[in-house]
Amino acid sequence: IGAPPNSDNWPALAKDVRNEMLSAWRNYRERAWGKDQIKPISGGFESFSLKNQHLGLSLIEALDTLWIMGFDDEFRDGVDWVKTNLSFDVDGEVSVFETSIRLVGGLLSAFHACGDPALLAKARDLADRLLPSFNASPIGIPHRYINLRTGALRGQETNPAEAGTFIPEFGFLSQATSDDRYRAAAKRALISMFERRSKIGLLADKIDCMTGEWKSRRATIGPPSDSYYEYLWDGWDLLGDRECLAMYRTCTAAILKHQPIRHGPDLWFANVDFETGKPLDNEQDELGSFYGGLLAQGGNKEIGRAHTRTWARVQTRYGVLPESIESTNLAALSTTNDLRPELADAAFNHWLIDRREEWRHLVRDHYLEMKRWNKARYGYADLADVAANPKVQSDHNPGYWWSEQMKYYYLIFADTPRVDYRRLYLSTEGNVLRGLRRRT
Ligand SMILES: O=C1NC[C@H](CO)[C@@H](O)[C@@H]1O
Ligand SMILES: [Ca+2]
Repeated sequence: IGAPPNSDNWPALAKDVRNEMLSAWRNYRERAWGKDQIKPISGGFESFSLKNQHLGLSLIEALDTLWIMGFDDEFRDGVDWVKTNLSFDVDGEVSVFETSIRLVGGLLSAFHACGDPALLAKARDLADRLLPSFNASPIGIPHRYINLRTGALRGQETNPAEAGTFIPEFGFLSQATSDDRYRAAAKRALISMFERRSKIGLLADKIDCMTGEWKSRRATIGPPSDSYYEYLWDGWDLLGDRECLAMYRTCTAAILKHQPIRHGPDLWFANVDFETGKPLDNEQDELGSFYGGLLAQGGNKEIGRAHTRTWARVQTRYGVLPESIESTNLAALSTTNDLRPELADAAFNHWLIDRREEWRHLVRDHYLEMKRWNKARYGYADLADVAANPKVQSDHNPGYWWSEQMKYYYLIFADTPRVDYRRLYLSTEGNVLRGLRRRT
């Protein structure tokens, strides 16, 4: 029915995305129900952070996407699993950062969708198990790992992303529970790192969470610093926190002063020494391709668009982006692809701002190339080699796929009444924490 999906027939593309989500969900329901991740080639499953224990990662990551797509029975089925089977009282160590953006965020976006208080209670129970990592530091910077039952900590040497990517989820939780401890802890960590910026206003990418001593000299907009900057902006966007806005503006001014580098038409942000500003290498990580969308959100639209268009040229060259490239000649430094959403994330953010068709074309290509290369028997798979012909898959499906690109694809193609596009707030994991239109 209708034109083939590779036209500008946006409703047909939206329907196509929705069908792909449903068939992937049915495979997960049949073969990996309640498990962290399905293995899309073999049909098996695997745990994420815990050793052979599961916290329903992909199920929780999928919930708000299912709701937005109108899969109400599947959404309710997933929520019932959470209410019946999910306990965080597990003697196992998890990443504080990953657990917050994926599981706290996933439970809160599902709560935002349906208002079921059991989901808020679950999110709060989990956040209460993460909070001790913030309070154990005299400067409020969390360790990287915590045991969900004993509170045992590990990973004193952390980084801006893992220590600074909490304030939207924790701020939403504080507002919903009227308990300000969560927001305050997330904010304190942001400030503790901001206060240690260099004389030229840059942050390095490793820090001791107890002493506040920098353990690296490398400043980057990519991992492991990327979502620190994203969440300074988001603290303003979602919570109206003016200090977060001021910190975002100060950090962004320093980045725009010291890191832009051009190769022909391409605009990059070089990794530089955080005190001298001297470029360190020509490496660009795919995860950094979110940054053009953030710049546009923060008001630097033109330079943001230039950076996203640069990454669009890399996508055109490879079809599916490699994990890292050389900025001078776009050669792949790592030829794997972990089903990454960042370029679709940036394009969707640009589209929400300026509604230019170029972003819909970029996202359509991102989607159709994923269908062509990453689709496997039981779902969507990472790639072991994007440069091979045909590209080689690997038997992994990451949890963020359910929360991120499938949602961005659907939202940019469909004009769903379930979302107020002008008020939409998406976390770094794609969790919608504002802008869902609950049906009366
Ligand atoms: O912020 C993040 N970083 C890595 C993942 C996607 O590549 C995902 O967990 C999230 O988008
Ligand atoms: Ca992200």
